[in-house]
Amino acid sequence: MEVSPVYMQSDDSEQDRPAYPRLFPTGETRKSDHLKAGLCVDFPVSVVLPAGGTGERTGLQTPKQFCPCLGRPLISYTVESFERVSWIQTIVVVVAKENIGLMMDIIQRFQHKKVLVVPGGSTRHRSICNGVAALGEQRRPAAHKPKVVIIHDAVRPFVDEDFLHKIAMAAKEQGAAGAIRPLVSTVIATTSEGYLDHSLERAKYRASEMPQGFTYDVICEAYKKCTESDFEFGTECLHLALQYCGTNAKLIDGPPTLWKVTYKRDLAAAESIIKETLSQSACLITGGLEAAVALANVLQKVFGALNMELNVTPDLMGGNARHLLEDWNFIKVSVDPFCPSEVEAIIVALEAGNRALLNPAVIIWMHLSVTEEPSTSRRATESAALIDLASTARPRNILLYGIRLHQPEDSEQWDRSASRVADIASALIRDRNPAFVGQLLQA
Ligand SMILES: Nc1ccn([C@@H]2O[C@H](COP(=O)(O)OP(=O)(O)OP(=O)(O)O)[C@@H](O)[C@H]2O)c(=O)n1
Ligand SMILES: O=P(O)(O)OC[C@@H](O)[C@@H](O)[C@@H](O)CO
Repeated sequence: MEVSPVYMQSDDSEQDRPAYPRLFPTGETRKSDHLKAGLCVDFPVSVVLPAGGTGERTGLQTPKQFCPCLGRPLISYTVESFERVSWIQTIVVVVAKENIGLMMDIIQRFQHKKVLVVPGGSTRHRSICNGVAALGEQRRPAAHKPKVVIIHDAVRPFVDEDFLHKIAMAAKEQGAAGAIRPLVSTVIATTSEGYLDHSLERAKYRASEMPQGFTYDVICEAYKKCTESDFEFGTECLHLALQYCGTNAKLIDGPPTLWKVTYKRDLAAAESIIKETLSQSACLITGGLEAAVALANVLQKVFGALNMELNVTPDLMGGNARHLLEDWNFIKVSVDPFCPSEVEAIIVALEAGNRALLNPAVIIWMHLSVTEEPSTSRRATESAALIDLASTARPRNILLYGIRLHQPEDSEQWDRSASRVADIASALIRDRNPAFVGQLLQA
């Protein structure tokens, strides 16, 4: 398994990675995730992410692993998922030679850690083989050969640490382990003339998915012994372990979220899941103002009905600053004159924590006028200030929107306009549409 890997070794230090929760494969963001006690693994584990394909079935020019989801290449989500698993030592990304520069740029831009970039091959097996070989050739003094290698398609972005742990432990015990899922369609065999020959009893079969795990020795031996035909036409690493090492993989039922992006529609599905995950909650800052607190109470009810959590806080100081680490969405309520510095302070705090590096943060400035309707000139001034702030925040992946509402005397009318504001705010958070950035919407 000779390969001359190209090493892009990103710094292993974790100190500048923001400690905020990661996307959960089930679309949930568990706030305590970054506080979650890590799963223990007492042997070295590394991962190989085959990403050397062209994604022909998407019909797109750009290989699907590099297609953007919310402005970030799909592969960056997969890398991030493994980066956050403390017991994963090295992430080997295997890309086509012509994409090595692009992959290095992605690593630099999103400050990915623990990553080696290795040239792929003409088939998936050849790419995986290159990745496995690179793990044995690591020249880094601190690195040593992994006991277990996890292989995971780079286009399966939703990775569950608990399941990875199961695969790694089973691979160590058994020599190989793989994720399986129930078949959705029945498998049939056709005659050479294109007619039905026979069908398989679906209940007896499963779909082989990723992640898979192997002891390093088993996967190395399998690739050393396999044939050119295996390299050219094979799609199953578990089969190689059985065929060439006599290793019967342990099969483990995987979560429904380990699906692979194959077609163009899958990219849209992946982006929708990511958006949904980022929009689970928001932090509303009242400044301690009575009218803002009253508005927050109404919004909390409406957000709850939309299955979104609204955390209300007077400010982002002291213990309240934790929201800067736990939320990607902020609503700043100001009463009467618009004070750009209040919103600017949130932008500065998000930047200081590098919070929008991987995922866009949303800030909604909610202007509640409790006295007379603002004059035309004041509206113009406020709109201009908002657009200015939004244009400086946008390059930092911070999306700033504005909503203006007037607090009417009549309580029923108040509830209606507050409910309208909540609908607008939740839509802005969920859609994260850059086109509305800097716009001052009227509730
Ligand atoms: N020569 C190859 C071919 C595929 N892969 C990777 O293997 C994974 C799963 O393969 P698949 O979904 O088939 O990707 P593509 O081969 O790119 O898709 P297509 O068959 O539609 O071209 C992908 O991450 C893909 O980049 C690889 O590393 N090297
Ligand atoms: O066949 P494709 O290249 O589309 O995708 C690879 C899949 O086959 C593979 O990930 C699982 O079936 C497990 O081997």
